[in-house]
Amino acid sequence: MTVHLDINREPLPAPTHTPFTPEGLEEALRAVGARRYHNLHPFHKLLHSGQLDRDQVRAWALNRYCYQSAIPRKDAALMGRCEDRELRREWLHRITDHDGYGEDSGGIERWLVLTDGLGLDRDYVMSKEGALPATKFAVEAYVRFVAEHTLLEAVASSLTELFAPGIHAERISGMLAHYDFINETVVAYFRRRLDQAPKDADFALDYVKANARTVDQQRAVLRALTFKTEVLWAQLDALYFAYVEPGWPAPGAWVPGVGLAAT
Ligand SMILES: O=C(O)c1cc(C(=O)O)c2c(n1)C(=O)C(=O)c1cc(C(=O)O)[nH]c1-2
Repeated sequence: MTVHLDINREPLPAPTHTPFTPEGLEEALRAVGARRYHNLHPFHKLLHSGQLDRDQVRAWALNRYCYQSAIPRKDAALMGRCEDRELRREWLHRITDHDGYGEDSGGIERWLVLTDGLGLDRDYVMSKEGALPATKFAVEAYVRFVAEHTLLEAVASSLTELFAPGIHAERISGMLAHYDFINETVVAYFRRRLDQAPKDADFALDYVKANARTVDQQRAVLRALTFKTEVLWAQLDALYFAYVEPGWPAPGAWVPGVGLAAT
């Protein structure tokens, strides 16, 4: 196996007695991504460099379905507690981006096109029956975090999206180049996110920079972003353990041969 865990473990910048300027806060938030985003995880390196087999890619896609399908619930939880009409107006489209609206079938449907392309049965994927325990726990922790923390922290927890376009671009080119079972139809989900994610992330970043003014608020938003990187990282640790090394899927979790579409 030719992947390494190459991580800078130096302490991250945090405000001490005086708050960061908005630009300083942005820098500190970006430093969290540079050190902790899941593009650094060995499972992603294997995925993007063509070192997984089709069953391992299936395991990734069916677990990631849990995350995708929870995003609109997470965004509805945020909106459900938001008194600020302007913020709700800005946030609303995140739900329809995933659930679809009118002619657009939405991101969850595009994710299911991906799992179709991998030969998985839709009902099985949507049942989440084969998802790993850690996937389910991590995803639900994100939904709960957004429902229970301050609105500012809830917005900040979405800021991993600042770093998503890089990983989506890497995934599109890497998967198309390396896997004969991946084609343009299957990667349509990621192509669409290349447009959607930067707009969402820019708005959330401006909101956080404008509203996290005190040391406590700034610490809280940095913690929220860190928490979110952990939600993402934990899912890949679980995938690696179950489907790469040592290769121990939990009881009830998907194993090769299960949940395939009838041909
Ligand atoms: O493929 C990825 O690595 C990745 C990461 C993230 C993220 O950083 O949370 C999101 C997505 N994809 C994504 O597709 C998506 O719709 C999304 C929404 C959110 C969010 O927190 O609101 N993150 C992400």
